[in-house]
Amino acid sequence: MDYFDYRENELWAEEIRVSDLARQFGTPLYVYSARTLRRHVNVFDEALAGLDHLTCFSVKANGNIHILRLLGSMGSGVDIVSGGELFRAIMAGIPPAKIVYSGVGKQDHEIREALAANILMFNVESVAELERISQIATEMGAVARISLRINPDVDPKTHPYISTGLKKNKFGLDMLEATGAYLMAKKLPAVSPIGMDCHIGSQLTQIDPFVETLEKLLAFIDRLKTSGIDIRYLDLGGGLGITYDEETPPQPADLGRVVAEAVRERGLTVILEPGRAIAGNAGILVTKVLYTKKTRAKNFIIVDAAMNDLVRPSLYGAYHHIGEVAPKKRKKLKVDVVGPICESSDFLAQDRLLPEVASGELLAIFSAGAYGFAMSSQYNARPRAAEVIVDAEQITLARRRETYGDLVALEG
Ligand SMILES: Cc1ncc(COP(=O)(O)O)c(C=O)c1O
Ligand SMILES: N[C@@H](CCCC[NH3+])C(=O)O
Repeated sequence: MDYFDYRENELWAEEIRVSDLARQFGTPLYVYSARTLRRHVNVFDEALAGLDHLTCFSVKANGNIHILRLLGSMGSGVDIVSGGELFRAIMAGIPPAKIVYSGVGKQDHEIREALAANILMFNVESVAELERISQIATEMGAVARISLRINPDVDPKTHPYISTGLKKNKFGLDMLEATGAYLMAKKLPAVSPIGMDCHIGSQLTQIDPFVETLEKLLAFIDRLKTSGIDIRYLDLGGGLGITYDEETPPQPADLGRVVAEAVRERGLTVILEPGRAIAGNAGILVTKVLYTKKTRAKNFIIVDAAMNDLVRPSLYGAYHHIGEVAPKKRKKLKVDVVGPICESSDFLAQDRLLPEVASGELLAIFSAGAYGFAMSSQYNARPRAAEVIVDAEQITLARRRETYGDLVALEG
């Protein structure tokens, strides 16, 4: 559910015409809907109502500080994976007591920064990392609250590049290793093992992998209790999918129902780390048609957005719905929508049935609010797009368009 819709034969972002935004800010342009973001946060809160819970938005999905501020103002915490994301979160006013820190390669300075900020906890991904955190916390006279990230070896049934909970993946510890690590952590004076964490993958469209994971984790929590380890936080990570095309992913409420009883019985606080489910359908990428081109083999629509702006189609073969900003009745053609970058993988859609658009027209690429701008680059010396947030009739320029000067600013 989002607040981009067609009225008066035009695409609107809440109360603003998308064509007006393109005129004012140029293209390519990321447009986010504040009302959609708020709605998604509320859906998670409602799904976990009655349970002790914390929603920690995954900053990697969309780290714009205006967006983090909006989510923070609703009580959300964040899941971070780097010192840079910690910096963004703190800048956006997220309370450190609502920050959890995941990732397999935390560096010493990042661990120090997180301890100095006194974040809620580290999601520890290896024994070596546990030892490092313990050592740094000892040096700093601090106590690090930790969860161990469990790799439950569950197939999330998603794209292989974004599955994280299989034993061949680099993430987390298996339960045997984790048992030893919990016992070790219990003895370390500068470490307090209070949680269990997992994140099995992204864009999950079925509930079963969550259920299977939850069952494994709960049984593990119960076993640890007999060894004197009292787990108080259960972090189930992110991963709920969204509808890009025709997927019907489980809703936060489905997840809520699955966890409620077990969590209440054990007095656990549930943490979720959604990224895509909050931001994905809250953003579109607006692009202008530069040229149309017919070859003997294919029809191309060449637009001013490219794989440097939205890499998901090139990287994962991901589907993003594309629609006209001002639809007109006309013949449809099977086309590839491509950008100006000199790579054949620079496409936003392939073999897509779209109206025969003309140069100068605007297209909207939907479901681009998560892993869109966040994964953008300056490849081919293309300044990054601007980002705007629409909140009813109000427009905020959340990031100005980069300039040619920005391209070389760090090169002395
Ligand atoms: C540790 C962790 N938490 C949360 C997320 C957010 O995932 P999603 O955007 O699928 O909800 C990710 C990314 O997949 C992740 O790696
Ligand atoms: N970047 C991925 C999701 C990976 C999530 C990170 N663990 C995507 O666009 O779908």
